[in-house]
Amino acid sequence: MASNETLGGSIADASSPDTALLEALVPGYRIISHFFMSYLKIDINGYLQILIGFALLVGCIKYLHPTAMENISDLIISTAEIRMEDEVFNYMMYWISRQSHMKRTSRFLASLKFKHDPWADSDESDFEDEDSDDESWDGSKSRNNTTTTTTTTFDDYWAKMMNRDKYKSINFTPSEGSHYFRYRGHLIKLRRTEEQNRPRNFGRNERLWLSCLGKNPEILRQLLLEAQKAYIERDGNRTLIYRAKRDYDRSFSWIRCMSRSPRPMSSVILNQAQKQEFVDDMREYLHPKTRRWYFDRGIPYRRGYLLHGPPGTGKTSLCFAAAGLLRLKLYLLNLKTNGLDEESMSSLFASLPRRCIVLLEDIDTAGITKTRGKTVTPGDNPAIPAPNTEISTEGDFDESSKDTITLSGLLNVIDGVAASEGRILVMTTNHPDKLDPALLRPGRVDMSISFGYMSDNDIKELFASMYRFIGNGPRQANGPVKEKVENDEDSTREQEKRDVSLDARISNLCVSFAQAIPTGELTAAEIQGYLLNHKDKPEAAVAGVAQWVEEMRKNRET
Ligand SMILES: Nc1ncnc2c1ncn2[C@@H]1O[C@H](COP(=O)(O)OP(=O)(O)OP(=O)(O)O)[C@@H](O)[C@H]1O
Repeated sequence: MASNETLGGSIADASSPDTALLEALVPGYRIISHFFMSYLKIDINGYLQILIGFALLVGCIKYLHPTAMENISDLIISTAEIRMEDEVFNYMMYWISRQSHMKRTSRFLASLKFKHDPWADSDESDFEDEDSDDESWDGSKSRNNTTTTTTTTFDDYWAKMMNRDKYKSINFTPSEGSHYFRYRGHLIKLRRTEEQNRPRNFGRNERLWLSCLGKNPEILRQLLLEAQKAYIERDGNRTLIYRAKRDYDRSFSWIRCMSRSPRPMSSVILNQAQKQEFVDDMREYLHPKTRRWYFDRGIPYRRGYLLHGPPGTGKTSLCFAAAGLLRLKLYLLNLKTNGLDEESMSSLFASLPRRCIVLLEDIDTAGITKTRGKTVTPGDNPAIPAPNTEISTEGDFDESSKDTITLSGLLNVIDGVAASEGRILVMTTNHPDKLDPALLRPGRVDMSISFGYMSDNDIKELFASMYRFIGNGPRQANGPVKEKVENDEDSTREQEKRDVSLDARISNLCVSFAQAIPTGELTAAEIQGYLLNHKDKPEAAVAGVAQWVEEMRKNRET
């Protein structure tokens, strides 16, 4: 009977104006209230005023002092903000995409892996692709999920590659919004947001927010350090290349555009003494003692190099090889980039890491020559592979390039009072005579290296470096890389014999090849171009070289 009374009372309460209002606001409230009353003997209507009061209080605080809520949450939550333009964003995205709990998230962004996603900038996958491409082409076992196949002809190989390319790998990352996961026993919230109303051709602009409970953000720091370690370890000793990218607010920042296997210094044909001097000078400059020496004497700690010579003689190649050798990041800047002015260039230089190489290519064509103010159309350099066009958005601007760098602007940036210290600046030009002496004075250019047409020795060296790899698979500068054949001495001896005979064969051919080419007339790029037509056939290269030289001469005359 008592329960009936209670039930009767609860039903009566449920039909009160308050309850009716709540039912309208929270559908199902009447049933919930009924449930509490019947089974738990709790009349939640009694707490109603407290609940409504609390909700109103929170609403008022939010409305009147939007920052107050932030302050309150700051007391109990630690948050790290990560911006897309910062490399930490790449660390996090790379780390996230490798976490099994993130793979299980029910809301995710599925996108094809593009090279312009720096966290998936394909270095790794490209490299794997290259390896497996080689493998299948050699006719040896090639990986396939379930089967093992052998391909020997180009058609087989190509069909397989094209089929594989159709199925580009899909990248899964947590979608916009909040995601929760546990890291080292702590609950972490990851929020991903994207800036809306952004012009399409400027790409995305995202932010990540990492939060944990408590005022101590230590666990977030640990997570970010772990992400950084994972990202950097992935690069190994590869040469990282950055380019300046213009954002839609017209500011510029460096964006990582690719990483490449380091180019061996031995593959750059240049007078040995000059090459050694260049590398030794860089090494000495980077030594901590040198740094102290500069600081003690109040001399700005900077070093500049000018590499000059005709196109295709190895200027960029040397710079790229030096970056690989010294494991420095390479920052490429084209002074003809639309919208690049002195201010943006200063901010780019200010954001350089302490130790790096900045490469300013073709400075003579950038409006900073003795005849100032001219602009020229940009050109690419084959020594460093062109980045994915989607990264380099400089071309997306159709405004004419009004903002050019003036000579005084450039001088200010490279060694003005506010100029950055610690970096190595390498400038290249085909016309050193066109440059203003102010740019060339010591302190701005500390060493000049002249590149020229190929000498007799250079030609032999280039020929040998091109055919060092034929027949026996990859060979190092000092000899072939021998396959590891355990307990098979005969096979090793055979291999050595083959190497010796290849070396002798190439040495003889080098001489004949160099004899047919006039010294000081052709560039390394031209000779390399010819040899590329005879990749595995050094004899054929030698046989056809005289005729090729004839044709080159005729072409030059016309
Ligand atoms: N000295 C060299 N040793 C080895 N390879 C060279 C050399 N010079 C040029 N090459 C080859 O020629 C191509 C172009 O070289 P690179 O871009 O370094 O020349 P560059 O002097 O910088 O040309 P540009 O003045 O047009 O920028 C590259 O593929 C490179 O491998």
